[in-house]
Amino acid sequence: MPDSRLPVIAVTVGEPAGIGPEISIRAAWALRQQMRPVLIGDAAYLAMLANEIDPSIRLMGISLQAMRNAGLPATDQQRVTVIDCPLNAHVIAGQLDPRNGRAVLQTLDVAVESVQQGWCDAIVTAPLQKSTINQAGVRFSGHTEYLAEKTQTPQVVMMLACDANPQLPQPLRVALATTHLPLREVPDAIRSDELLRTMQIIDADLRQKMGIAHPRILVTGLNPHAGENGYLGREEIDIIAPVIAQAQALGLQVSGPYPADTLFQQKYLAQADCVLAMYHDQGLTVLKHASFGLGVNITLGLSLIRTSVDHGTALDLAAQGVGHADTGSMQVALRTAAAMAMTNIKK
Ligand SMILES: NC(=O)C1=CN([C@@H]2O[C@H](COP(=O)(O)OP(=O)(O)OC[C@H]3O[C@@H](n4cnc5c(N)ncnc54)[C@H](O)[C@@H]3O)[C@@H](O)[C@H]2O)C=CC1
Ligand SMILES: NCC(=O)COP(=O)(O)O
Repeated sequence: MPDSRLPVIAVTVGEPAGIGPEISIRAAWALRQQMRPVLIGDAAYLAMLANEIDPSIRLMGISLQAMRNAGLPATDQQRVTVIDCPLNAHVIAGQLDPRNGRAVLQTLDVAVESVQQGWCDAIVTAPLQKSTINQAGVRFSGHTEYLAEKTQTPQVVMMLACDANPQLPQPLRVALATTHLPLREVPDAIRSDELLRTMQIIDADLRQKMGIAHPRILVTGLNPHAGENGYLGREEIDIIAPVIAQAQALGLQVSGPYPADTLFQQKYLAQADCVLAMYHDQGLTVLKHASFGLGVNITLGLSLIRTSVDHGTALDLAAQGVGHADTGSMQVALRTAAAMAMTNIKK
């Protein structure tokens, strides 16, 4: 018999000086009838912020210890639960403070624990400031890599997706072969084994988590004009094309490598479920141009469900006070996580 309960979504509120706490509160409050969002952050700070946003918003703080003792308390959907992860330093909106870096990381650890303990069904992360975590003394390149490490997953794939919109006649999904690393390290990071595994992860997750029966993946080249037959770089000939052939031999519907500058045309996208780009800005620039503020970042290949927004901490907006940040992407991230969680719950 299908389980009719609402999916429970752990929401890490991100960098406290950015827009993460505000968009988390707003989106959680707006969607609380469709799912149960559980915010993870400093309860006192979130209560103060919620009151500033809209005094009718009701939050219910609970300590991590209480969660560990008794799990999530029942609610009537008229309050949003907050698992308290206290910050170390007073927050000034728009001003980063590395003293809070480790507390932000703790929210991720608590989110993972929540799913692993069965308190929550999925994780949604609000944006954090990668540099602040590093300044706090922890090497950190992104949620994607951190969650892979925390869950002992050898390889994950970052994919951003958006629905059709006035600029885009159909949904667009862009996955990345490499994520957060300096551009000069990208070519060496494109290795045959990992690239093949990336294609397999995309194929498997689009089937299993997104219900696409036969995913079609278009792969970009790395170099201009996909290497121009080796005259503008050899990665296409030496690595990417042979891996595509391997993937095809395994039954995957993968093709390429295509020149990245012309691949994102409607006539090609209409025949694709996902574009696999070789590096961060090659793929995400296109997606964000088509849908900034409406997209969702999904980590593929993880044992748990994790989505996030398509934007960063927007310190410039946070510094102006509440009411300037758009919650569109946060709402998409929450809805996507809830839909993926429902698929799991019904299994
Ligand atoms: N999921 C995550 O944790 C992510 C974190 N970041 C982090 O964010 C930090 C700042 O990154 P930036 O490159 O400055 O990008 P950003 O996305 O924070 O800001 C870029 C521009 O978009 C605007 N913007 C961003 N979100 C908006 C929203 N919800 N509503 C209205 N306008 C919005 C900002 O005002 C700014 O003009 C970096 O440290 C980066 O690592 C960036 C992307 C994702
Ligand atoms: N540009 C995407 C981004 O920076 C988000 O990364 P992550 O923190 O979700 O790994």
